Amino acid sequence: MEELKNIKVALLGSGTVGTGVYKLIERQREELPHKVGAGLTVSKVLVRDKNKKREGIDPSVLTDQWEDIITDDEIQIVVEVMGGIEPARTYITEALQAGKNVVTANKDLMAVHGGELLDIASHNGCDLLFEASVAGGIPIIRPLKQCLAGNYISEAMGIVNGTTNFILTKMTHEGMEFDEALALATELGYAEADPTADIEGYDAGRKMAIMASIAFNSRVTFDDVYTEGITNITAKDIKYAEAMGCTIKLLGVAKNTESGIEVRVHPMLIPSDHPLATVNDSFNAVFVHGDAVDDAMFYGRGAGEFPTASAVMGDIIDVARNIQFYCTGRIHCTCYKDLPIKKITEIESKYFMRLLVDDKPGVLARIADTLGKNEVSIAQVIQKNKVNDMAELVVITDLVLEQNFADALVEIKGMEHTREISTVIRVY
Ligand SMILES: NC(=O)C1=CN([C@@H]2O[C@H](COP(=O)(O)OP(=O)(O)OC[C@H]3O[C@@H](n4cnc5c(N)ncnc54)[C@H](OP(=O)(O)O)[C@@H]3O)[C@@H](O)[C@H]2O)C=CC1
Ligand SMILES: N[C@@H](CC=O)C(=O)O
Repeated sequence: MEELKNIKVALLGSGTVGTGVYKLIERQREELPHKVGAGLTVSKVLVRDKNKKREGIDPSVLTDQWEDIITDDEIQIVVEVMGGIEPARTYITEALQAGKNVVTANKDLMAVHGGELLDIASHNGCDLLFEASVAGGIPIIRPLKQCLAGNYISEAMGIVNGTTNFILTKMTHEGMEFDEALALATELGYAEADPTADIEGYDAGRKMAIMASIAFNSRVTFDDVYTEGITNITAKDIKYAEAMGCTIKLLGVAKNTESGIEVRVHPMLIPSDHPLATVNDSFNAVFVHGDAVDDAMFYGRGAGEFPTASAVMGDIIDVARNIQFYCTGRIHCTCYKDLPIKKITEIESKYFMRLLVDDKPGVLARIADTLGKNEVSIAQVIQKNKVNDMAELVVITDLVLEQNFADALVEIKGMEHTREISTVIRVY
């Protein structure tokens, strides 16, 4: 009987995701020969600190030297789960140039250098797969690249960051403070090494750049994405949203329009009966519209040890199958168009604006006049509370050009009776 082949894998990183991948390979040990036609063994794990206690990981495979991996000809798959741009970019480049296949969960890197790395992979006949880089455990990259490849995709939008969705859920349903919810998300392994990336919308922006590039077959990098986070959202905004029958979510929106691609991430008030309003905790959801498939929705855990490891593991198994059939490097970069990308100021949105003004006759009229002069039409005004000697106003606009709203906002801010623009949130 022919001896079963054993494919050697190196992990770069054994934090939340790396540990999950290591454990899944162990858990699947008996199944893998049937699924892949070969066994998989993690023969090396690169870390910064070899002396750190790592539960479930065989200490003999740990190394803090990249050279141990890049010079090991038996390693055929390198799994990058360290995060950040450098040294991840250099290690992935060197691995591909050495003929090793790469799986990565690194959205920071793929959102900026994805095109260049995919070209290096193609040039060297290697696989470079990155399913876990968007929406954690949800299959979305493979569906876009493969299952939906027969479509002209016009829209991909949804909730693509687990940490912020967890925080907003806790603030909305349990009245938890922002900082407490963020600490819990970090403890659960959802947040990035620097959680600023989550709460300021950068992580979601990176995922939208990757997803838009694949959906629209045209390269979009992180710099092209307008991002706003959730740090300005207060318990009061959540209450106002509830009173309006809405929920606040951090949404990523990518559209392929006749005048160019729009890609943005910002908080949004969405009707509480909208399917995205019921996506809670670390769950993510992505809607895709294609000319043939019509609407499709993808839902699942967007972060965390095993959900993310599940996506990485799917890629590893795919690569291992390709190795078995001598067909690595068959999935190329699919950005063959060069579509223009619209600026945020060229996009139309509806707005919710909460502000504090002097409680004097004529103030509301002046604000309405300023909005009108800037072609911002008002859909609704709620004069809610008296706060000390001031009036708190909430204005909802119709669909307006972002530039016009921004101009009106500058004028309103400068008006003598405006005390504070408390919050500005877009409305679905
Ligand atoms: N956590 C999640 O839910 C998700 C994460 N991702 C992505 O997966 C990647 C990993 O995330 P996560 O596991 O949470 O991160 P962690 O911070 O938990 O783990 C990072 C690991 O990488 C190692 N590492 C970092 N820099 C170096 C370096 N220069 N040399 C050697 N080893 C290094 C660390 O070593 P040491 O242990 O010694 O410090 C650690 O083991 C990131 O790209 C992240 O964006 C993607 C989807 C979901
Ligand atoms: N920090 C990210 C992890 C997965 O990508 C998130 O919270 O979604």
